[in-house]
Amino acid sequence: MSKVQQTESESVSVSEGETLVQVNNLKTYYGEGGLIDSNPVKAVDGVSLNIKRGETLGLVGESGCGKSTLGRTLIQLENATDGEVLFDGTDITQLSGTELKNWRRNSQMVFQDPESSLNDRMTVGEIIREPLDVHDWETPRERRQHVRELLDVVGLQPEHYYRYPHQFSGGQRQRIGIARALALEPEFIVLDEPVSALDVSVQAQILNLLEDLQEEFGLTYLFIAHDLSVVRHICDRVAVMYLGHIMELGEAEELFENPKNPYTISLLSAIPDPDPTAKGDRVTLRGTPPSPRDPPKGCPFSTRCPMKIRPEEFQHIDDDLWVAVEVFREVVRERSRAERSMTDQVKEILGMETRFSDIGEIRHELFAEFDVPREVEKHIDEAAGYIENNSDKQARNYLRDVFGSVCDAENPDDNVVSNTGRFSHCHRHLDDYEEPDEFTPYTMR
Ligand SMILES: Nc1ncnc2c1ncn2[C@@H]1O[C@H](COP(=O)(O)OP(=O)(O)OP(=O)(O)O)[C@@H](O)[C@H]1O
Repeated sequence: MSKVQQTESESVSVSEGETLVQVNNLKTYYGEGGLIDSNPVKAVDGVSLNIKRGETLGLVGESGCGKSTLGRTLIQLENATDGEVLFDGTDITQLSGTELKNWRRNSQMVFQDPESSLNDRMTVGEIIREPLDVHDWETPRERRQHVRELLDVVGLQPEHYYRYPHQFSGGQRQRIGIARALALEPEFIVLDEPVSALDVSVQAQILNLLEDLQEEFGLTYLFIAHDLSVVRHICDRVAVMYLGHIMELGEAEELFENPKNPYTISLLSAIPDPDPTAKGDRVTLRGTPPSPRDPPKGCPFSTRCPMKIRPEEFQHIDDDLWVAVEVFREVVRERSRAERSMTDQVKEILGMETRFSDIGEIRHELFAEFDVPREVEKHIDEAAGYIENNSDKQARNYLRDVFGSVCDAENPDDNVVSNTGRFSHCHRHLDDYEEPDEFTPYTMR
């Protein structure tokens, strides 16, 4: 349940479960259509979710997965490439001019770094008053009064009005940023890593302040964070993002207790367990996420998933050998991506060493310890042949055709995985396969 519904009578009341922001198949691409850059960064690549009025929705995922871009697009600091953002039913991606300016009052953002997000040449009063001036809010006198009230609301003193940001500590500077975000009485605030840059002791104070403000003003938050324990503590629901997609979304406690998506399972298992006697069932994630300029064709997590569906004809081969095949595919994939790198091309033309070793060496490294059956080896031979002929892309596609499964071919649907409406983006939820939370990841066998 949203925390706001549990509060006393003086708090703003919000009706439970009502949708404030509805996101439909949202895409935000960078660098699209430019003369130089015809291969855009697909930072947000088809996100659909709802944010309920009065809730805190957490947004987590590895660095670069698109969290900030999604947050910025929801409040129109970034233009959507495609899809809808319905705010109280209005598609704000279609607004412009005065309509957009008027709508902007409804939503604000609090940034991660209180050191750089405040203009050091303005007084605290001017910083907080700026959005009021831009929107021509009431009279100048009322604006000054409102700023004094806001200073009080965020725990600062009236005399701080005429001071400069550099005279404050990190926590106090974040309070200034929060006061500015509240100035126009928004309904929705994107909190982009609001406590990551602060000392741990100060983090708790700012989190408490944010919770109090939510109660007092009935605010709705999108809370972007790396720190999963903070998210578990403060969020009602959590969305787990990977490579521009939402992999799982559901109630926080339920999702942390019993993650259903292979990516969530991997992400949560990376948190060190405070209990040293606990079973060491950590899932190690191989490699790094693919480039958002060149995402996989099927499931976004398919190149690293430790629970990827294996094609029927390779079910019987040794698990470790299968992991080696997957790693080989990843190496080839990276090589083919680098075909686009001008530096490497130039280096190759000049006969200089590139960052990739000889394919024979890679094969030896990966497969020497196995007795590789002919039915696997013949495909590795074929792919190596393509690579020797400088057709890295052909090798990549060949390996996908022979060793790939539904995970490589199709982007999964969002499958409902609990009676609270949690969804997970994975083929394993279909009847034909073992569920991710019942499947032993390859890396742990
Ligand atoms: N203005 C931009 N122009 C081009 N690419 C961008 C721009 N902003 C972000 N990107 C790219 O878009 C992808 C998503 O970035 P984004 O900042 O949204 O991720 P994030 O999950 O918030 O990362 P972090 O946790 O490190 O802040 C990254 O590959 C990033 O390099």
